[in-house]
Amino acid sequence: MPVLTARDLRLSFGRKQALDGLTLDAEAGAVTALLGPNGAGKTTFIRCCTGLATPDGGELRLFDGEPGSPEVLPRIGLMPQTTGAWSGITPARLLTYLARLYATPQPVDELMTLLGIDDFATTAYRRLSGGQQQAVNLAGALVGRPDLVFLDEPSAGLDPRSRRATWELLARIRDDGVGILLTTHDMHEAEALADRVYIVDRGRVTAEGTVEELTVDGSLEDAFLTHTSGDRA
Ligand SMILES: Nc1ncnc2c1ncn2[C@@H]1O[C@H](COP(=O)(O)OP(=O)(O)OP(=O)(O)O)[C@@H](O)[C@H]1O
Repeated sequence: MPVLTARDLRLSFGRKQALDGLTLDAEAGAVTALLGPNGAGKTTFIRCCTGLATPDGGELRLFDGEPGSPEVLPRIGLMPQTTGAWSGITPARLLTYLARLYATPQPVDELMTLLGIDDFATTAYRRLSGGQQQAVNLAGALVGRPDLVFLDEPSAGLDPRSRRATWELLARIRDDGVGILLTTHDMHEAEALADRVYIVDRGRVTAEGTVEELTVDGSLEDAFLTHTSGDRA
C-alpha cells in the first residue's frame, strides 16, 4: 500500500514546465530514490509533497490525504537542500525547538549522538562545516518520528565515514517501517539504499525499477545516461 501516490503531476513556472506528467509511488518501509539531471524537477516534486508548492494539475496523495493538510504534515519530515536555519542558533537549541513542535518526538540527545552532532552541539549553525550542517538538517527531518521523510540530497558534501553512517541510519529507519523518498546524484547511494529508483528527466519519469532491473544492461550510471537527455529542462 503506497504512502504516496503522484499521478500525472504538472507544474509550470512561467514557460518553464518543471513537472510534466510526473507519476510515481512511494511505499512504507522502503527507500524510493529519484535520480535526474540538474533542473529535472526533483526538488519541485518534494516541495509539492510537503505543501510548499501546489501542482497545476494531476493528483498527489500522501497517506490518502492532501499534501500540506493538518492530518498529513505531522506525519512527514523534510530535509531540504538548504534550510535557512537561524544563523546564530546552536544545533542543540534548534533541535530542542523543533522537537517541541511534535507530540512524540525522538529524544534530542539520542538523535544528536546517533548523527555525531554532540561534538558541535553548542556551536552556532553558521560556523558549522557543510557536512555538520547536513547532519543537523537530517536530524531536523527525523526528530518528529515521521512516517514518511523527504531527503533532498542527504549525503551531498559528507565525508565517506559520515556518508556511511547516514546510510546506516537511513537503512535502520527504513527497516523500522518509515518511508524514505530521497533525491541523489550519487549512484552508489542509490545502489546502497534504494528499493525502487525513478529516473526523472524534464519533469517526468523516464525509467523505473529496482537497481537490479535498471542495471541488467550496464551500470546505474549507464541507465541514468540512457534515460536522461542532457538538455537542461
Ligand atoms: N520558484 C521557481 N520559479 C521559477 N522556476 C523554478 C522555480 N522552482 C524551480 N524552478 C525551475 O524548475 C526546474 C526544476 O527545478 P528543480 O529545483 O525541481 O530541479 P532539481 O531536479 O531538483 O535539480 P537539482 O538536481 O539541480 O537540485 C528548473 O528549471 C528550475 O529553474
